[in-house]
Amino acid sequence: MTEHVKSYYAATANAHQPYPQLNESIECDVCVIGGGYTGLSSALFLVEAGYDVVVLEAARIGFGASGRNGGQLVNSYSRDIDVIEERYGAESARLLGSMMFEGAEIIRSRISRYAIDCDYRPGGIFAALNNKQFHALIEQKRNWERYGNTQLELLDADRLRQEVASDRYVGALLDHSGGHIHPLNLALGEAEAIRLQGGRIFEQSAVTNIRHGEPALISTANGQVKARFVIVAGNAYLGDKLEPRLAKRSMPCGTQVVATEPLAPEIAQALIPQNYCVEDCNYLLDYYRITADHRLLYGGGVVYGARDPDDIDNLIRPKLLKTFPQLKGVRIDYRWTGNFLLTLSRMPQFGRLENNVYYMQGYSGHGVTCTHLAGKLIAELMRGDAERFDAFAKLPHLPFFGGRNLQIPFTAIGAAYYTLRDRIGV
Ligand SMILES: Cc1cc2nc3c(=O)[nH]c(=O)nc-3n(C[C@H](O)[C@H](O)[C@H](O)COP(=O)(O)OP(=O)(O)OC[C@H]3O[C@@H](n4cnc5c(N)ncnc54)[C@H](O)[C@@H]3O)c2cc1C
Repeated sequence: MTEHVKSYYAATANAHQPYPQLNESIECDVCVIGGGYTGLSSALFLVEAGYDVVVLEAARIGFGASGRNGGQLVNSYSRDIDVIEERYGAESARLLGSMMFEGAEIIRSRISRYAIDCDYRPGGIFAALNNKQFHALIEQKRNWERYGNTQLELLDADRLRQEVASDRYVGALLDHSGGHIHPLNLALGEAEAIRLQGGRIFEQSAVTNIRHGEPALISTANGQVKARFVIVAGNAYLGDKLEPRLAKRSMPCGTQVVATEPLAPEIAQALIPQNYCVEDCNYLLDYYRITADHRLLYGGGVVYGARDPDDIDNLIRPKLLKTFPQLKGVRIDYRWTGNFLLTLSRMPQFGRLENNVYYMQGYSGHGVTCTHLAGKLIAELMRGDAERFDAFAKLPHLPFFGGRNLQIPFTAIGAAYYTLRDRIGV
C-alpha cells in the first residue's frame, strides 16, 4: 500500500476513510486516471453533469503534487498573457486570457458549495527582488487588468514591508483574488463531493494498461474498467510507460517544502499580518505562507528529473532565513518533496491521445488553479463544446531537446542561466 508521504498536510489531514481498491470488472461513462486536482476536478464536473464516473488512483487521493504543494492559488498560467499574445496570436490570447482567472473561482465555489474545510485565506503577493522584477509586475498588472482581473494592488517597498516582514523586496503585486489553502484537504473534500454525487473512487489501483478502443479497457492489477471515455490525469507521477507519448513532451521536476514548528501567534502575525501567501519572482522561486496553526510553510528549489534532494532542511533553511532572519533557530517539524511537470513552453498541455482518450498535464509549477479549469473544460468538451479545451489543445506541445536522457542536463543549464540573471537582476 502506498500512503501519503509524511508531510505537514498528511499530519493535519481531515478525518477520511480510505477508498476501496478495484478488485472487479466494472463499466462507466468516464474513467479518470489519477486522483489529483486534474482528475478530481474533471470527475466532479462530470458527475455534476450526470456522467457515471470512475476515478482510479495509484496510491491515495492527493498522493501527488495536489496533496503536497505550497497551497497557493496563483491566477493565470506559468507563462503570462503578454508572452501568449506574442507567441500564439490574438485569437488564442483572447480565449486563453478570458479563462485566466476561472480556476481560483472554481475552487472558491466548491469550498462553499461542498463546505470543504481547507483553511482558505484570500490574497496572494508576488514579491519583486529587484527593479526589473518590479517593472515586470507593473506590466503584469496592466495585462491582467486588460483581461478582467481588477483586484490587483501594487505595493512599493514601504507598503510591502507592512505586509511581509522581510527586507528582501523592492515592491510587490498583491492579487486580492489569489489566496491559499490546505491542499490535501481540498483534494480530500473534492473526492468526498464526487462520492456524494455518485462517482466511484478507487485507491491503491494503479492503471497498468489502457487498451484503446470504443469502449476503452483500463486495467489495474486486480480489476478492469470498460469506459466510453478516458481522462489521463497522472501528470508528473504518470511515469513513462503507460503513455510514452506524454512523457516525451514533459519533464518531472522535484520541489521541496518545509513547515516550521508552530510559531507564537504574535510572531506569525508579525511576519505576514494579513496572512497572504507570498511567492517571489525568480525563475526558481521561493514560496511561503502561514498555516492555520501558525507555522511558516516555506518552499523552493527545483531538482530536475524528480530525484529526492539529499537534505531538504539544508536546502530550504538558508532560503527561509534569508527572507526572515528573525526566525534564526526556528525548528523545522516537517519536510517533504513533490513533483510537478514542466513543459518546454511552460503552458499546460491538454489534448487527445485517441478520439475518446484525453489528457491534461504540465502546469509547470502553477497548477492549483489551472487543474481546476482543466476539469471544467473537459466537461464542456464531453458535453459537445470543445472550443475552450481546444484553445489549449492547439498550442504546440514541444518535446524536450535531446529526449529523456538529455532533458535533465539541458534544462538544468537553462535554469542555471535564468538563476544567474535573477541574481544579477537583469
Ligand atoms: C511541492 C510542490 C509545490 C507546489 N506549489 C504550488 C503552489 O503553491 N501553487 C500552484 O499553483 N501550484 C503548485 N504546485 C503545482 C501543483 O501542485 C500541480 O500543478 C497540481 O497539483 C497538479 O495536479 P495533477 O492532478 O495534475 O497531478 P498530481 O496531483 O500529481 O496527481 C496525479 C495523480 O495521478 C496518480 N497516478 C499517476 N499514475 C497513475 C496510474 N498509472 N494509475 C492511477 N493513478 C496514477 C498519482 O498517484 C497522483 O495522485 C506545486 C507542486 C509541488 C510538487
